[in-house]
Amino acid sequence: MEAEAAVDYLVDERSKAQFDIDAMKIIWAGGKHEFEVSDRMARLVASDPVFRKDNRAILDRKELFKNTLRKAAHAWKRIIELRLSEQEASKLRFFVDEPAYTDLHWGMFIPVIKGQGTEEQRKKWLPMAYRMQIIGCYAQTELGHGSNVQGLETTATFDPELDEFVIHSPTLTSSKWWPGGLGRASTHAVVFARLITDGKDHGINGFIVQLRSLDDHLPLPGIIIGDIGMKFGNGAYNTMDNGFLRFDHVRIPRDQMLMRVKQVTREGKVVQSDVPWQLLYGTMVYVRQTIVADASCALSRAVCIATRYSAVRRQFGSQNGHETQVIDYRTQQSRLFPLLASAYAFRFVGEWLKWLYMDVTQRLQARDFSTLPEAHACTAGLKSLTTSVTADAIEECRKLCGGHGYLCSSGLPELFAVYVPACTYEGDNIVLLLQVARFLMKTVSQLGSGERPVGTTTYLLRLEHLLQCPCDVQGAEDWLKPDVVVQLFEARSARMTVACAKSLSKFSKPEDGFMDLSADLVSVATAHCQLIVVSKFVEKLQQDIPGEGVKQQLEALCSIYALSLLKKHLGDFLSTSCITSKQASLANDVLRSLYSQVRPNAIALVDAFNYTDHFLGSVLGRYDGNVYPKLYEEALKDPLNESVVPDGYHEYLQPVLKQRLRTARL
Ligand SMILES: CCCCCCCCCC/C=C\CCCCCC(=O)SCCNC(=O)CCNC(=O)[C@H](O)C(C)(C)COP(=O)(O)OP(=O)(O)OC[C@H]1O[C@@H](n2cnc3c(N)ncnc32)[C@H](O)[C@@H]1OP(=O)(O)O
Ligand SMILES: Cc1cc2nc3c(=O)[nH]c(=O)nc-3n(C[C@H](O)[C@H](O)[C@H](O)COP(=O)(O)OP(=O)(O)OC[C@H]3O[C@@H](n4cnc5c(N)ncnc54)[C@H](O)[C@@H]3O)c2cc1C
Repeated sequence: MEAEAAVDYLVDERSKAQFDIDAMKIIWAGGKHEFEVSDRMARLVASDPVFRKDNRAILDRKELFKNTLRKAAHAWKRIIELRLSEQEASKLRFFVDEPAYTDLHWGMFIPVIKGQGTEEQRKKWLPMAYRMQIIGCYAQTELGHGSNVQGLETTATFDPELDEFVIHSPTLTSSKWWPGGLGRASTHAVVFARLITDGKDHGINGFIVQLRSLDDHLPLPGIIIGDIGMKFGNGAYNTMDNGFLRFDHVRIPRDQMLMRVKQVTREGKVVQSDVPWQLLYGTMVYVRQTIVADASCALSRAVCIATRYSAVRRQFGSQNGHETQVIDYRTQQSRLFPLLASAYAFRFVGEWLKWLYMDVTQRLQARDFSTLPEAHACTAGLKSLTTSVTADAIEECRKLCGGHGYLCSSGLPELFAVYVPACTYEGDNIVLLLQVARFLMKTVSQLGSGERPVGTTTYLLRLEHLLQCPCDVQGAEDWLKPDVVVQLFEARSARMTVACAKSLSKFSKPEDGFMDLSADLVSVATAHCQLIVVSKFVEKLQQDIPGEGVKQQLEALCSIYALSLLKKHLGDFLSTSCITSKQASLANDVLRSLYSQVRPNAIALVDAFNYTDHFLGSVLGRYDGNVYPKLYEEALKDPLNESVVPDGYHEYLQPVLKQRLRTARL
C-alpha cells in the first residue's frame, strides 16, 4: 500500500468543542500534579519498545507469560533507574497495561501485611517486599470456596512444642485455587486458613508462608504448586499466573501468623484484640475501592474507542455530500452517550470512595470503628455496580463499532476479556450486593430504636417525607435541577428498601426471608448504589470547576447519567409511584436534547481522558482517526498472511479441491 500523508480525520470534530479541554483533562486526572504524572508515565511507557503489546493475541501461553515477566522486570528496572515515587511507579505499571504478578504483590500482598500485621511483622516483611526481594500473593480462595470465606478448609494448627503452625490442605477442595501470581512467580503468600489450637477451631486468619526457594525458585518441601490453566480470551488475563497450591503439613514459625486481629501466645492461647474481627476482611475493602477507580479507566477507554470510531465511520444517507457519520444517528447517541456519562460518573464516585477509604483508615488508627460498616457497604456496592456496568459497556462499545469492533485490532475483545472477571474477583457482584442489602435492612430496622443513619444512608432520616413526596417535575426543564433528581433517586431507594423490609418482616426466620427475597434485595441495593453515584456527581458539580465551558459539559453529562438510569429502570420509578408516565416522557425528551448538546463535544470529551494510542491499543480509537489504512496494515501483519499459499494447503486443501474437480468432470 502507498504510504499516506499523516492526516487527522478528527480535526473538524475537535474544532467544534465548546469547552476548555486542558481544564477538563485536569478534572479527569484529579488535579494538575496527577495529570502531569499520568501524562509523563503514559509517554514513558508508550515510547519504550519493551512495552509493545500489539502481538499479545497471537503469542502462545508460554511466550505470553515470559513476555510479561520481561516487561515486569523492565518496569522495575526503570522504576529504580529513574527513582520513581510510589505514585509514579504505580502509574507506570498501570500504563504497561498487562495483568501481572506485580498487581497482586503491590495490590494485595503488601496491603494485607500492612493492614493485618503487627508493627514488628510490618518492619520485618515490608522492606523485603518493597525491594522485591520476595514476591507475594494473596491466597484466600480455594477450589471449594471463594465467596464463603468462613467456609475455607485449609488448616493452620498450632504445635506448642515447636512453637510453629502446621499448614495443611486436608481435602482436594481445600486446595488454594485462583490466586494471581501464585502459579509461577510468587516466593511467598499470605495464606488464609482455619486457626486451630488445642483442637479448637478459631476461624479464619492470614499466615505468611514461603512457597519457593529464594535460591532456585523450586517449591519448598510439602508444597505442591502450579498454574490453573488458560482463561477466557486470547492474550488477555492469560498473562497472569493464577495458581493452585496444596500443603502437606508445612511448618512455619508462630510469628508468621498475621496478628493484628487475633494473637496466639507462646502457650497456644488465642487472644482477640479489641479491633473488630471484620478487619480480617480489610484488604478486600481496600482492593474493592481501587477496583471502582479502575472501572472508570476501563470504561473510558472503551468509550474513547467507540466515540472516535463513530465519528470516523459513515453509513447511508447524506451529510454535505458525504454519507452520515454514525455518531449522528440518534440510536448510536442513545447507546453511547450514557456510557460516556457513566465514565465521568464513575471517575468522581471513585475519587469520593478513595476519600472515604482514607477517612475510615484514619479512624481505625484512632480506634474509631463506627464507619467500618458504611465503608464495607459502599466499597462492596460500588465495586459491584461499576464493574457490572463497565463489563456490559465494553461489549456495547464493541457492537457500536460494528464488524470491525470484533477484530482484535480494535482493542475491544481483549479489553472485555481482561475486564469481565472483575465482576467475579474480589467478591462476586451478586454476593456483594446482598451485603449492601443486609446493611440497608439493618439500617432501616434500627430507625425505630433511635439509631441515626450516617453517611450515604442519611437520607433515610427523611423516610416519612420520601415515602410520599411527589416528584417536582412540571416541565421538561425541571429535569435539569439536581435537587429534584437527587430527591427522586432517594425516594425510589427509600420506597424499595421499606417495601423489602416489610416483606422480610413477614418471615419468622430472617435468613429464610433473605433467601426468598434475594432477587428483590439485589434490586434494592442497586437502587441505593445508583443514588450514591448520582449524588456524588452532583456534589462534584457543587465544587469550584475551573475552565471555560467545563462545568456546563459536566452538568449535561450528569443529567444524562441520571436520566438514562431513570429510563433503564423506569419500572422501579413507576411501580413505587415516584414519577408519573407524563414525567417519564418529559425525561425522555430532555435526554434527546442533552444528546444534541453533547454531540459537538463528544470527541473532545474523550480526548480529555488523555490516552495515548499505545495505551488504547486500538486501530479504531486512534487519535488521528486514520482507521482504514491502519486496519489494512494490521491485517497484513497476521501470521496467516506470512505466506501467499497457506500451510496445510498440500495436505488438506488441494486433495479436496482436486476431488471436486474429478467429481465435476464425472
Ligand atoms: C487490556 C489490558 C488491561 C490490563 C489492566 C490490568 C488490570 C489488572 C487488574 C488486576 C486487579 C486485581 C487483580 C484481581 C484481584 C482479585 C483478588 C481476589 O479475588 S482475592 C479474593 C476475594 N474474595 C472475596 O472477595 C470473597 C467474597 N466474600 C466475602 O467478602 C465474605 O465472605 C462475605 C462478606 C460475602 C460473607 O462473609 P461472612 O463472614 O460469612 O459474612 P456475613 O454476611 O455473616 O457478615 C458478617 C459481618 O461482617 C460484615 N462484613 C463482611 N465483610 C466485611 C468487610 N469486608 N469489611 C467490614 N465488614 C464486613 C458484614 O456486614 C456483617 O456485619 P453485621 O454487622 O454482622 O451485619
Ligand atoms: C481472574 C480472577 C482472579 C482472581 N484472583 C484471586 C486472588 O488473587 N486471590 C484469591 O484468593 N482469589 C482470587 N480469585 C477468586 C475470586 O475471588 C472468587 O472467584 C470470587 O470471590 C467468587 O467466588 P467463587 O468463585 O467461590 O464463586 P461462587 O460463590 O461459587 O459463585 C457461583 C455463583 O453462585 C452465586 N452465589 C454464591 N453465593 C451466593 C449467595 N450467598 N447468594 C446468592 N448467590 C450466591 C454467585 O452469584 C455466582 O453466580 C480470582 C478470580 C478470578 C476470576
